[in-house]
Amino acid sequence: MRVLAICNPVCGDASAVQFYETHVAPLLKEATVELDAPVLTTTHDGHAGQFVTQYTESVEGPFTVILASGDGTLHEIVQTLTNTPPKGVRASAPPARLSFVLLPCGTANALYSSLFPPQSEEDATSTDYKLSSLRAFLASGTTVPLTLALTTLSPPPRSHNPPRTAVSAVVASTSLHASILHDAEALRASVPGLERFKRAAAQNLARWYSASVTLFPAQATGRVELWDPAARRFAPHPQSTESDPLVDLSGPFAYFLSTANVDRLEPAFRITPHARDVPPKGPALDVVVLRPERDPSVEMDSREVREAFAEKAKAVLGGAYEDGAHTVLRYAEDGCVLTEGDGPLVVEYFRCGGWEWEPDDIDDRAHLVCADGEVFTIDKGGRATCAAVIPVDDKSGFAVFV
Ligand SMILES: Nc1ncnc2c1ncn2[C@@H]1O[C@H](COP(=O)(O)OP(=O)(O)OP(=O)(O)O)[C@@H](O)[C@H]1O
Repeated sequence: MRVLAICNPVCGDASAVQFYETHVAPLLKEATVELDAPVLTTTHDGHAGQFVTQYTESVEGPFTVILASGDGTLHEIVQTLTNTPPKGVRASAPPARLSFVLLPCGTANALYSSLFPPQSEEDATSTDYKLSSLRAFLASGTTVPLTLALTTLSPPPRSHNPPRTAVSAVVASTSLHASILHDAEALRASVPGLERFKRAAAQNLARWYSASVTLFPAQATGRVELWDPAARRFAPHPQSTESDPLVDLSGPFAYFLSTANVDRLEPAFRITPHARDVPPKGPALDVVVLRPERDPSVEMDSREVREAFAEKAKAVLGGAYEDGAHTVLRYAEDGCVLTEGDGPLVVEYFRCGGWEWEPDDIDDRAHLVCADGEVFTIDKGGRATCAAVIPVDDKSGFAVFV
């Protein structure tokens, strides 16, 4: 098996290179694993994607990338490989699987902490914990294939712009999450760690996003499903029938986020908790939605109403830090949020094969789409269509050592 190694020196607390040299290189040496090229320390955004793509243009067959970074660098590699027209060896060779050894050196490490749920905060920072994927590579060689969420950003019908594809291995979102990522990037240099996301969240909590959504059925079930907290299972959505499985959702939206492969966006923030408890069969996305007009106390749209709902949304989404407690919440008749009863669910938690998001022309922020932290903008008059896909066999696509 051919092996490459990449360190992102600026991600997380900027310790990836030191972590690799101190803890990873000695284990590779001991196991007599030889790299196919000198370890790459990236010098700029885009470097990891270029490096891996160029490698596949000169060498054929499956290979492994030992990646000391966060989710964004993995996204960059997958995004670049998916969107670069094949040339060199890659143009004529059969597809080859790329398997990642993950070393969690980023800020949030959503994929790593979902595949290796830490037992405690202390556990998550221990060297032993951070070497779990490497140990799997050196010992068992077991991998899990990655589901990808492919989001096509289509321009309006008569535009000359070509469609673009955003590739996610973790999250594809619009609304609050996309706005937070958009604003957090600007704060990266001045506000360290996860604090920049909290700061960006505070700036955006009171926004609503005008769009219409269609959810598509998952391949395995043929339906769009909705989480039923009382029965603790996904059940077909009442609108999703065998003959007409699509589900339409009208806005405004406060939160719209889908995940693949993960049940959390940070070690303790389990936003789609049942992705792990009740794993999907086949390609599927877990989608969490907050629509303010489901709140019985929201009778009109005004600044005060949005600010009051923002407080509620903050508390509700905070449930993700309590082991996914947000998924059971219901409205009382007066709009109070309860942990029991039979009122409307506050959070709509769907499992589906994909979604289409068509933003209202006049709402600029509703045009933002986030794919694993990278923010894209839908052209005016365009739409975003996201579909879950998994590798057809173990000789193609992407995987992670677990
Ligand atoms: N040398 C570099 N200089 C500047 N940016 C880089 C460099 N190397 C990689 N990048 C970019 O850094 C970004 C952030 O990296 P990454 O997401 O891996 O870390 P993070 O944001 O700290 O962690 P996480 O995604 O887990 O929150 C990526 O978009 C990547 O393209």
